[in-house]
Amino acid sequence: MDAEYVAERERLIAEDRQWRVDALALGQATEAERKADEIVRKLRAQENETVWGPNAPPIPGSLHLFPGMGFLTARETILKTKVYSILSKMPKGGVLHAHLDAMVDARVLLDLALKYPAYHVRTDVSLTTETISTTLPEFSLLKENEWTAPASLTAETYTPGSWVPLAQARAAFDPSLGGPEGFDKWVIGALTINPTEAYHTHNTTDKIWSKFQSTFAGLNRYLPLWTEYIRQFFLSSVEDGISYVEPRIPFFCKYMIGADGEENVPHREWLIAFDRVVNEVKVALANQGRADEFVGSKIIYSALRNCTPDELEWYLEDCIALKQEFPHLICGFDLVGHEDPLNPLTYYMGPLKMFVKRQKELGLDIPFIFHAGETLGDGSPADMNLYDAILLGTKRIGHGFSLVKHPRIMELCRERQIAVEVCPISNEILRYTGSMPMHPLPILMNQGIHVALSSDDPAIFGNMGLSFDFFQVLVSSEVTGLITLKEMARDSIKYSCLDPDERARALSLYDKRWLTFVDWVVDTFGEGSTAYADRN
Ligand SMILES: O=c1[nH]cnc2c1ncn2[C@@H]1O[C@H](CO)[C@@H](O)[C@H]1O
Repeated sequence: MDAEYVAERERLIAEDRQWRVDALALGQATEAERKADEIVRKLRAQENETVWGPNAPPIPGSLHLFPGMGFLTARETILKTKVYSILSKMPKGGVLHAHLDAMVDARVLLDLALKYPAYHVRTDVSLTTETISTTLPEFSLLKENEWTAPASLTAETYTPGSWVPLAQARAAFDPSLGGPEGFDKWVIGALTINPTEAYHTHNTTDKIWSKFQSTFAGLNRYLPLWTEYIRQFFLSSVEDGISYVEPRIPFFCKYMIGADGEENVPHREWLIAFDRVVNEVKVALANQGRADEFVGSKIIYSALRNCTPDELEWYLEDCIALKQEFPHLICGFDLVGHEDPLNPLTYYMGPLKMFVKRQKELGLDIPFIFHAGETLGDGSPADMNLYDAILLGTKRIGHGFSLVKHPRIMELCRERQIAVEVCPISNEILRYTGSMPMHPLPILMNQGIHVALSSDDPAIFGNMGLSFDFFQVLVSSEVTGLITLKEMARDSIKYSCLDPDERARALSLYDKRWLTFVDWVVDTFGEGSTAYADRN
């Protein structure tokens, strides 16, 4: 290539890349950041050959290895990579797209439930080696006067449909079905999605959604457990370098079950408990000298897209009442559920418009933060939700998987600074994309649309924290580097619902942690480190 061509080529590349969300950050990167970025690029290039290349050791369950391949098959291998070990230490910012019902590891949730005698389980057929793989457990919290005598789900004498205390069901699980460990495997299998389901038996969005819906077993709808559940959610997030969480809480059920086994705990008491745990976690971390690692949590009130407009009116009023009592907690409103078959936003236009009007009258600010375009459709009602989300003034877009089909909406996202909550692993497991290299994320980034990377339902998908999602994004793009990931992490704070002063504090804490992280990468993996000597 002659010099003139090279110059012209570089100019074109620069022009194209100046649209990217990380363009400014790349221009301002420090020496240490450039070094760390370079180190990670080298490690990625090596591992893309040695771990994910054509001559890499085989991974059980997959004929084809490549960077960004199906997460459920790749998960154990990802955990062993250097790139993952780096990303697991990276400060992540906030999680802005997280369904509270799926935020605590299934194993941890089961262990929590086993502590309370109110938990019971039943099946509709006797469990045998033939029936176990097709039979789901059903859980319930019984009042003390309904608690049942010890029995076994696997005994010949078991009457299908009768409740067995959860801990007892585990202890008495038949050895031919694996005993207590077999019980755990069976229950956890019902609470998660496995590779066979995602990539073989349920390999379409509709089929995997039916399995996905069945994993929401309602195990956390018990206030004594719920408080521990939230604590776990915060603490496990902090362990992964996440400093803020903005979960969507489903308020579909009007009451949770209280310590007395009665289904009578109203929404305001959920929030009182939530507030208490946020503060307890802050204090606990401060006592360990880690106060800077957690700035707190706010809640996106969520209703389900299958309610009627009248029912939605009730939820919207409830949301307003909660906002008035807990202005620092309620920060947005959303409608959740499988977008393709459920009601589009247009179905709820009356109550949604009324909600905006009511807020004006009352001087409240509860932005819509809508799921929209989580679909493969092109012009389908779920795809068209993107237009309505924009017209209704959504603060961010949840998923926006089909956003890249809409040039004007992308332009509006740029103009109005509407960030997209992108959940790469969720999209792959729910079969919106075959693998990461096919995911539209780079299109959004290259077009200058701000992205908050999120995990969606990590307890079900196995992508706890954010390290796995960052990993899949990093290994499947040549342009993306550590500085790009920093930009996404900072955007998850910038586009959060934190108040301006809280946000400024969170960003400055983030920047401080980032500097430490970058130095650690350079010291641990750069020239002169033991890791470097081993590699070269
Ligand atoms: O990715 C998603 N898109 C839309 N709805 C979801 C997603 N993940 C979970 N839920 C919804 O949240 C409820 C639990 O709180 C589930 O019922 C599910 O429908």
